[in-house]
Amino acid sequence: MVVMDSTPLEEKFHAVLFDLDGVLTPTALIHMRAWQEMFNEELSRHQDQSPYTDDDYFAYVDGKPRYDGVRDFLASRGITLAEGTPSDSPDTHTICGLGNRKNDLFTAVLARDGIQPYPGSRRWVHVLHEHGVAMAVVSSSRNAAAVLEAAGLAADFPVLVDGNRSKAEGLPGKPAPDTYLRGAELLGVPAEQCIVVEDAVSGVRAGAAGGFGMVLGVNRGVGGDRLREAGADRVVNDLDEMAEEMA
Ligand SMILES: O=P(O)(O)OC[C@H]1O[C@@H](O)[C@H](O)[C@@H](O)[C@@H]1O
Repeated sequence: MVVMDSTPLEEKFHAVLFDLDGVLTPTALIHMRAWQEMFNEELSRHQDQSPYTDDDYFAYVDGKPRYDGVRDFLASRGITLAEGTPSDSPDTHTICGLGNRKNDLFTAVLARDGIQPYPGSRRWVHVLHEHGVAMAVVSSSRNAAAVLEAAGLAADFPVLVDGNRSKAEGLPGKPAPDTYLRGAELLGVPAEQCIVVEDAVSGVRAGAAGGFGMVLGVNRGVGGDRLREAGADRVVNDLDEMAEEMA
């Protein structure tokens, strides 16, 4: 017999650890277009390569630290480039140079268009505040602070584990669980009392590997089945569903 647990989520879980791009803000779309432009320019220099697609993004790039995304996608096409260094100029054909080129494209669009949070995500954050649930953002992006600021969410998330912090602290990026575990530690909440919220396969894997109480997948295009296969305990299409449930 299956016994349904009707304990309210806010009683079982004392913290929510949010991914940022694609979870709180639609910045995954800006990342995707910037990656596409950069990779297609690069692929045109190599023979017999079909264009970069959104499927490539979901499989090899989504959720990972910048240079890991470049390296993993190129490896999937059998392309090996020198690593280079983070100071490489954006027109250098190295892993770092290409990552820097993509970053220039991303930051230009963010500066030009700004960003608004997903309304359902903003609503759930508001409801969680009302219930006194602790929150942090755990993002691979080194632009996370700028995105939170542009979206008007910076004050909601004083605890941020971003790509800069993980580099400074030597934490391996998603799909390793370390950045999420660091977020839980900074909030002072045991992993089993935290919910990890993710839209990327690499991020769901990170949550599943970290022994968190719940991994909540948000399907923004990856597909619910893929998120569940990666370890999501539950999948929603929008975080408004969670706001509704807890309101
Ligand atoms: O290049 P950034 O801003 O440091 O971001 C790294 C990655 O951050 C993740 O949050 C995004 O899902 C990826 O698309 C992005 O590539």
